[in-house]
Amino acid sequence: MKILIDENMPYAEALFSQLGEVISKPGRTMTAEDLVDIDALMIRSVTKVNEALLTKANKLKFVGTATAGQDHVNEATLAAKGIAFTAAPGCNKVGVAEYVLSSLMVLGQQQGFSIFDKKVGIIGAGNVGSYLAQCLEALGIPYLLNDPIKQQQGDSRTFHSLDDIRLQCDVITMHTPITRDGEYPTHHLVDDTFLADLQSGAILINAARGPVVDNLALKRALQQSQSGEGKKLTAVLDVFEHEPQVDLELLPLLAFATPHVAGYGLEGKARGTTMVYNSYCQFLGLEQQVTAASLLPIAPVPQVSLSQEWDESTLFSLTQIVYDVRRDDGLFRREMGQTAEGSPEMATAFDRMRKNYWDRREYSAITVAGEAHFGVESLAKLGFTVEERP
Ligand SMILES: NC(=O)c1ccc[n+]([C@@H]2O[C@H](COP(=O)([O-])OP(=O)(O)OC[C@H]3O[C@@H](n4cnc5c(N)ncnc54)[C@H](O)[C@@H]3O)[C@@H](O)[C@H]2O)c1
Ligand SMILES: O=C(O)[C@H](O)[C@H](O)COP(=O)(O)O
Repeated sequence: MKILIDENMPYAEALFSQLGEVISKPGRTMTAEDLVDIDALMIRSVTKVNEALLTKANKLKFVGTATAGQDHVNEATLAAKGIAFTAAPGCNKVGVAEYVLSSLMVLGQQQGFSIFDKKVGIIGAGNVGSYLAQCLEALGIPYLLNDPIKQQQGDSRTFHSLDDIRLQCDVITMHTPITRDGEYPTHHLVDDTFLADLQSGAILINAARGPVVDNLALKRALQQSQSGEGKKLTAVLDVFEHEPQVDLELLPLLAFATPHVAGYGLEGKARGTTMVYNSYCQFLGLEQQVTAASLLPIAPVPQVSLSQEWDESTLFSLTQIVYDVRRDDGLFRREMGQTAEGSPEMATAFDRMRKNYWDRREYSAITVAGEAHFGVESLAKLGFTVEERP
């Protein structure tokens, strides 16, 4: 049995080689030729699975994507060819939420605000949006949810219109899939009109898919904001409309910019890989199952001890031990600054940073020890492992 995997899939080689011969290739450049005699294909979001890729797939019976987003896979084409498909919903929700929290905390420090004074609008209340809401609740930060699809499906949470969000929220964070059809398409959901209606001082974060935000409209709004003509606007982008190409006029206008790595925690990647591995084992009728936790190394700083009740400054320190968005932002700007827009070198640099990504962890990799009245319960709700001292 031959299994083709994206080379940028931690733990995949060791796991899948227990099932057959593993061939590892860069996901973005996989071709129809690569699928000749392949029984199973394991990918991430950069491999477009469509009619063209499948033309020579003479043996393919299973495709697994170790990602939450599924827009790169034409499921109807797979179904028509009798090829089973599985994804990894929610695998990286924690990483994305921690990316958003780091962005807000660092912006708070840079711009002189408290995150506790902000109201957050979450657009898309699926795995990521709901987990982010849970974190904000743990911290007592108010938020509004927008998700007309979940609302129509009878989800019992309270939902708000986009207008309410634009009028009432200081922070707007996008967590929808990219869709072009249906009643609520998300392509260019954030466009000139959306941006014009934001409150002055608003912060926009996109860690969903690039084209959810019209990047030219955002560039115009940021240019106006930074020239003092328009409303004050801050933007953080983890995803770009034409990635792996990046608009080099937009980049310097962004508060933080990163190459589609918001969900790149080691835990999230291990979850993604094990979810598709377990699904493939099930597909083959095998009983073996692997947990992500069993694959993970100990964190570089595994334990922290509190000496008093935590405050905003302690929260900043604790969370930044795990993830500081400035690390990825700095490297990304350096890498992009050395390439020309539209060049193959830019695409290579974008993907190189993702392939060689550092072993970022989630809050759960750190145990925080402290007494109950130090507020450890809320840290546990935020995801930290907590050891309550008597
Ligand atoms: N940057 C990253 O590293 C990263 C990581 C994970 C996911 N993502 C992206 O973020 C998206 C969300 O991830 P998820 O795991 O929460 O997916 P999900 O499918 O669990 O949730 C998406 C939610 O968006 C809602 N939605 C759809 N259209 C909408 C609209 N027009 N307005 C408001 N809500 C709408 C859906 O009803 C759903 O509840 C993924 O589809 C993926 O594209 C990016
Ligand atoms: O949809 C997702 O899960 C993420 O966008 C995905 O993890 C991004 O990383 P990639 O698959 O491109 O490596």
